[in-house]
Order: sequence, then C-alpha cells, then structure tokens
Amino acid sequence: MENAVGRAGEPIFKRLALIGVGLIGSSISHAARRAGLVGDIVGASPTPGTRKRAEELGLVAKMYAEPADAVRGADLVILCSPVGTYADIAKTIGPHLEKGAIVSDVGSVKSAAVRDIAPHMPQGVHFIAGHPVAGTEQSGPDAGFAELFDGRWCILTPGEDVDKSALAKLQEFWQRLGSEVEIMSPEHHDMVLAITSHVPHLIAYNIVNTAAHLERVTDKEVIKFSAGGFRDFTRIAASDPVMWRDVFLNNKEAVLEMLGRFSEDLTALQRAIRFGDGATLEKLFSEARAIRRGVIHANQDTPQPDFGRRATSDAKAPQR
Ligand SMILES: NC(=O)C1=CN([C@@H]2O[C@H](COP(=O)(O)OP(=O)(O)OC[C@H]3O[C@@H](n4cnc5c(N)ncnc54)[C@H](O)[C@@H]3O)[C@@H](O)[C@H]2O)C=CC1
Ligand SMILES: O=C(O)C(=O)Cc1ccc(O)cc1
Repeated sequence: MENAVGRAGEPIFKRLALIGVGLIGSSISHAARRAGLVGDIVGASPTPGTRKRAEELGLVAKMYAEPADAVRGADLVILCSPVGTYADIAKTIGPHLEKGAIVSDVGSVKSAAVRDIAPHMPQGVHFIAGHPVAGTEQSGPDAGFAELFDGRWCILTPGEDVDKSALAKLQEFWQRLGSEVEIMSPEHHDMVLAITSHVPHLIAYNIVNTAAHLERVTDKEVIKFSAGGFRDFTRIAASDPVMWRDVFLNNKEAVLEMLGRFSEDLTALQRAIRFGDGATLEKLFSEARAIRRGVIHANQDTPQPDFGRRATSDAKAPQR
C-alpha cells in the first residue's frame, strides 16, 4: 500500500481525541489537518499551560483537563502521553467511549500498552496499539510539526481478534499522516525496539553523565567539545526524562536481555583493546560498517536521510 504524504482528502473520522498534546500529539494534529483526515480535534492534558498553548496554537478546537470529557463523541481516540499514565487513563475513559470508536496509542512500548489499556475497553470499542517510529528530543505542544511522520514507519500491534475494518481504517489514517505501516506482535515490537531505540537512549544518557562526572572535564566542556558522535549522544540525552523512565520501567525484560548481550559484546571489544588485538577490532568494526552500508544500499531508491531536518532518526520507511 502506498503512503500519501501531503495529499489532502476526505475525512475518515468525525472527531479525533488526543489524550496528551506534546510532541507526538501536536504532530498528529498538524499532519491530520494537513491531510484533511478528521472533522475536528479535541485534546486533554492535566497541565493548564499545555491546555492553553494547544488551544492558542490551534492544534485542537478544545482542550479538557479530564480525558473522560475529551473522548465523548470521538470516533478515534489516541493516547499520546507517557506509557506510565495509560492504565489510569484507560480506566477513566472506558465508560465514556462511543460504541464503534477506535482507541489507539503512540507509546514506545507495546506489551505494557496492551496490558494496561485492553482490560478497560468496553464491548464494541476497537483497541489497536500503535507506535510511530519517529520523534525528536523535544517535547510539549510547540515541538510538533506536520512532516514528523513523512516516510517513517508506524508499527501497529493488533490483537488476533481485531476487527479488520477498524484495522484498515487506522492503517489508512497513519498512511495519510505520511507513514508506512508495519504490523507485528507487541512482544516482537518490544524486542526490536529495545535494541534499536531503548538501549541506545540508555547508552546516551549514561555516556553524557559519565563524561560530565569526570573530575577533569567540566559540564561546560562536555558541550563545548562535543563534536560528531558525542554531539549526537548529547542530543538524545536531552530527551524527556519522564517519558524514558516509563519506557524502561515498562520494557524491563527486553531491555535487560539486550543490555546483557550488549555488555558481552562490549567486553569482547574491551579484551581486544587490552591485549592489543587489532585483527579482532578491525573485524568487528568492519562487520558493523557493512550493516550500515547494507541498510543504505537497500534503501538506494529512497531519498537519503536529510540530517538537517527536525525528525532526527534516519530509519526511514522505504517508499514504494
Ligand atoms: N518523543 C518521541 O520522540 C516519541 C515518543 N513516543 C511516545 O509518545 C508518547 C508521548 O511522547 P511525547 O509526545 O514525546 O511527550 P511530551 O512530553 O511532548 O507530551 C506528553 C503529553 O502528555 C500529557 N500528559 C502527561 N500525563 C498525562 C495524563 N495523566 N493524562 C493526559 N495527558 C497527560 C502532557 O501534558 C503532554 O501534553 C510517549 O508514550 C512516548 O513513548 C513515540 C514516538 C516518538
Ligand atoms: O530523537 C531520536 O533520535 C529518536 O530516536 C526519537 C524517538 C524516540 C522514541 C521513539 O519511540 C521513537 C523515536
């Protein structure tokens, strides 16, 4: 199926309720309005400043303090808040959801999203968890932009008993936001994202703190001399601490499994350095380089990553 970047068309939902209007919620609003996908958009946030700003920016027709008030009359509800808030939100919105409504989310972790949301969904409501694999280190309603999802993957993790027409509708929604949709199980999603996104963020937080804690290196020098690779780490380590706390608390097993493997591989590199084993170092570096080059080669028909754009991850979905 083709995605439909920038093509405005018929609305497929009459009212979209965004529970949380930060980077991802506001980007969905921008992209959904660009594509003419929804009749109107309302939102919810517990923070008065966020409610005021989301209305000022025209991201929503109205913001509510209570998620239950925002979901009334909505045929699409998307949870766009930190994963740790899902259970409480699902419990409070459950009784107020419209029959036939689709409920989804954008959380970076999927097994916990299903665990925390699904039990609170009433009969006749279609719950399909999702994750747009696109973002930046910024947060809040001012951070969003319409192009965030263009050419990026959106992973959906429906249950086996999913309503096929609800799934097709949500798939069309993400395609018209600009994404390419992939379907997989929540468990597979969490394993893949643990190594491709979660552990890299943990490493970034850790390496920036390690550098900042060094007696002979001041915090100021960490930024001043952060060129190249280390600069990328400082950008990633500027990501929202609450969002990432919730990712690690809710993808514990997969992250610990991947961290274990990572530590073993790091130990192999450490040994090679200690014993002056240049052949091993060169072999391991060559293998890693080949993977990056293989990815670029596989995507040769795709516009190559534009490192200047605001969506900073270069793992673009192939355009077909
Ligand atoms: N930041 C990123 O690059 C990406 C984030 N995600 C996922 O998207 C979700 C949102 O992340 P961001 O938009 O980056 O965060 P953000 O910090 O920019 O926005 C979060 C929003 O949730 C609201 N919120 C907090 N607690 C709430 C509650 N109890 N009820 C209702 N709203 C509440 C906040 O007021 C704020 O509007 C997270 O689950 C994250 O895992 C997914 C892809 C990329
Ligand atoms: O800013 C970056 O480099 C990211 O990796 C953004 C990001 C953060 C969390 C996600 O679940 C998906 C994408």
